Formats: sequence, structure tokens, C-alpha cells
Amino acid sequence: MTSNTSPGDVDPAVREELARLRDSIDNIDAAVVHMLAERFKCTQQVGHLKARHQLPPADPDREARQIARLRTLAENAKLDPAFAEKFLNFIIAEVIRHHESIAEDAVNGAAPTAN
Ligand SMILES: O=C(O)C(=O)C[C@]1(C(=O)O)C=C[C@@H](O)C=C1
Repeated sequence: MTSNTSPGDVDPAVREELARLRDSIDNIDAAVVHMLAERFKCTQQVGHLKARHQLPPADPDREARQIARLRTLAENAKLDPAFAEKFLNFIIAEVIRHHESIAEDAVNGAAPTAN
């Protein structure tokens, strides 16, 4: 059985260290969100470009190169490469969904955007 210390009993130094670490985590999470937002802005433009030129939403060769590159980057950064691959695949699956929806809108005559 595990025994948990109730929050009121935590040593103030421990509480401070936890708060400091959580501040850093919050900053990193904010950076991740902003970087993902920028990435999706780029991929949205790619989606419109592909729709305009009847290119397929997915490019498996490009994905294979991205995964190989990201796995190497992850290894060098001491991040689990399997996790990095899963994370990239998760993002790319969402991008492909967006591309498909942009292509459908193009076929169905939805008003094109500036991208
Ligand atoms: O580079 C492309 O062709 C994209 O559509 C972008 C992207 C990505 O999110 O990185 C998404 C789908 C493709 O299968 C490959 C890569």
C-alpha cells in the first residue's frame, strides 16, 4: 500500500521546488502550443497548394524521411525515438485530415481562402 503525504504537510522547500519546476513546464507547454500553431499555419498553406494542384493529401515518402530524421534528433536529445515517431504521426494524421477537408471544399466549390 502507498501512503501519500497530504498537501498541507509538504515541506515548504519541496513545495517551492515543485512550483519552480511547474513554472518551467508551463512555459514549455506554451512554447509547444505556439510552435504547433505555426506548424499548422504552414501545413494549411500546403493543403491549399495541394488542393489547387490536385496533389494527394498524404505523401508517405516525405513522412518516412521526416520520421527517420526525427528519430535521430530524438536519440541525440535523449528522448525516446518511439515516442517522437508516435507524436509526429499523431500530428501528421491531423494535418492529412485538414488537407482532405480543404480538397473536398475545393471540389465542392467552397469559397477559396487567401492561402
Ligand atoms: O509535406 C507535405 O506534403 C505535407 O502535406 C505536410 C505533412 C506534415 O505535416 O509534415 C503532412 C502530410 C504529408 O503526408 C507529409 C507531411
